[in-house]
Amino acid sequence: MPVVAVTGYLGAGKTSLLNHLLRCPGARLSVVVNDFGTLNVDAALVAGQIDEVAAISGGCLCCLPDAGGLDDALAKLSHPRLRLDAILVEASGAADPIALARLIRFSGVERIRPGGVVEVIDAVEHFHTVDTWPDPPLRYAAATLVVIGKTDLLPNGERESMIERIRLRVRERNPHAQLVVARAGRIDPALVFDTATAEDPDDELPIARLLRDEAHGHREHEHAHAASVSLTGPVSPGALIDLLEDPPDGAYRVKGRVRVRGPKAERGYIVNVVGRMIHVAALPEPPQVGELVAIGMHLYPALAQQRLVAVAGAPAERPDAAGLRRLRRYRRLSN
Ligand SMILES: Nc1nc2c(ncn2[C@@H]2O[C@H](COP(=O)(O)OP(=O)(O)OP(=O)(O)O)[C@@H](O)[C@H]2O)c(=O)[nH]1
Repeated sequence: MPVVAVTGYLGAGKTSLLNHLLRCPGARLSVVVNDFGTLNVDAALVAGQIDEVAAISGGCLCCLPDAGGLDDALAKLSHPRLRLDAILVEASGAADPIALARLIRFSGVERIRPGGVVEVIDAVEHFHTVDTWPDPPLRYAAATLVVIGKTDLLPNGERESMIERIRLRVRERNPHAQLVVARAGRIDPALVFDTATAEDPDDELPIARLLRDEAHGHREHEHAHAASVSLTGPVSPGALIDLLEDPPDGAYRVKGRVRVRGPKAERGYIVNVVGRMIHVAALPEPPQVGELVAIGMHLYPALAQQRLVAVAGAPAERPDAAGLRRLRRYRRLSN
């Protein structure tokens, strides 16, 4: 299960983004909210429209002893019985995204994988609060997706130049983060998680639907692009790892279910790339038909498709020892 960190300075728009994702049709999400003080305001804001919630109060997640019980919350929320699509961790505005990304990356909880760090930026206040030094802030380095919000509050003549200014500063620190401009966090949920079904689950109260109706007319968002290929045979592990290490231009996520020929038998794997983070897990059975998918706001679907088709077509009938070593290494690092 992907664990997605939602970070950003105080008031940047994290809760707005979270609420937007929670309204996504079919999404079964859990949220860990972290707030200062004993009263968790953000938890109150998201509670009721959510499948599972855990609140960590009393200090900043990454500074609390034992990370405030984050691992316990992740273990509980990732239980297969809950059949959730993703866990979102909303950090307090004071949290250090690098420390939080590390907590998730090195968590001892078995069923989770890092699902990216979504950094929300308030375009109006950014250069008065977060980015005030000559060097770009270190927090940019942790981000896989930067969501620039509140651009609607900027005067018309300044909007594009401010977006560009933020883009250049982020790029200086982190050439790989994907940037998207979105009002009130309205990003395409496909960037962040997959839903098991396209519709709201039958066994759930119709809260997401009611909230969507309420937000009617304000919930459009720019759509991400995707390219995919289905895999009827085994893939070459070398070609696969080449793709994961160097995803198609503009891809934010690459995911796949693949069959790979080993020295004795075929094995199945699930692969995920978010930003530059590669995660490989073994499947109990090799899939009969697998697939590879690339998703991104700035993806060129035709070019991405060519890359995926090339992986599907790379010779894979004979075991490739060097490719298998690379695949297994990523699998070990993902544990
Ligand atoms: N006009 C406008 N308002 C926004 C946008 N994004 C967020 N807001 C507003 O900004 C305020 C703060 O947003 P929140 O989503 O609560 O921000 P937060 O980062 O969760 O805040 P803290 O939890 O206090 O750190 C709210 O009043 C939002 O409605 C945007 O893109 N445009």
